[in-house]
Amino acid sequence: MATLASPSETPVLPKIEVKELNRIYHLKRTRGNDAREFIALKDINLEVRDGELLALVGPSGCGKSTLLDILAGLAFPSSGAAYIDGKKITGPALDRGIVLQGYALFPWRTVRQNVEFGLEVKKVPKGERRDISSRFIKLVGLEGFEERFPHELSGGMKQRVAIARALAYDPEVLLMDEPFAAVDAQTREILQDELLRIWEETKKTIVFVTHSIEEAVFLADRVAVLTANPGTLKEVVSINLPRPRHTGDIRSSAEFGWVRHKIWELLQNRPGEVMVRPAGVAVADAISPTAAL
Ligand SMILES: Nc1ncnc2c1ncn2[C@@H]1O[C@H](COP(=O)(O)OP(=O)(O)OP(=O)(O)O)[C@@H](O)[C@H]1O
Repeated sequence: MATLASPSETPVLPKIEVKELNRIYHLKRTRGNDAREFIALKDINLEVRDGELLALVGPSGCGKSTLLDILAGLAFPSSGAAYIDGKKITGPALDRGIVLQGYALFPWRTVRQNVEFGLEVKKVPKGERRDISSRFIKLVGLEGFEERFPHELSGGMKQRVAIARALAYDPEVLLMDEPFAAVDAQTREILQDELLRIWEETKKTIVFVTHSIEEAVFLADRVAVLTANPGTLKEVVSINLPRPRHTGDIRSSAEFGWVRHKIWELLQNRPGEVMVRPAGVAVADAISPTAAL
């Protein structure tokens, strides 16, 4: 198996490895159309390091959710494979926590009961469950809301519950599919800050799907850029912006604008174009502040 080189040149096994992965959907024959195949993912090779936050960006239909579902064990490749710690993924497991767009909370369970769900599945004793859920409810800033039901919470609060629920049973990997898409812009920035704070505290490996280039650049160590028809991995861009990022105003820095622009250019499908770094703040100004896919 391929390995990543650490700064000291010691080979390190990737936390997640995707090897020569293809996903083909067989479309049904319809009137006037023969049965066809649709290549959703083509020849994907990707490694995610232990403790890394990797973002997946790309246009609608490029296969981001399909890839995340395969990592979650909820979908399967047509050929090739995905591995966690060198072990082939063959189905869902508690080593992976999933946070989806739209919260997917159990409406009949309170905040605490939602957060404790995975712990119940793991048969963690009641007292310990309570300690753990209290810790994660506090971590996501929802102390005092333990006995509320999902319909009594705002969108941002529900998303925090979903994150606490995924973290509570201590998965090694967190898979997040556009988790902040359903909340307003201001709440989204607050949740991004929260996620970085939690990530720095818990050291989880995170794969984060987003339509927003800005979100990807703000959060990620590296951004995997996918293109559509068929879904291929175009480039993996390292984001060398300083951390912590959630304590300052990094989004308005020239460096941030430059990286965002680079990814935006990659998504404009201009192969082989040589990028020359524009000077200073003009880089950020040249890009739409709402640059998203
Ligand atoms: N069950 C299916 N049968 C046929 N085609 C499918 C099926 N599921 C997904 N696809 C196709 O596979 C491609 C990838 O879908 P996927 O949902 O992974 O894309 P995505 O990048 O997550 O899109 P979006 O950003 O819009 O959520 C799409 O073109 C979609 O139409």
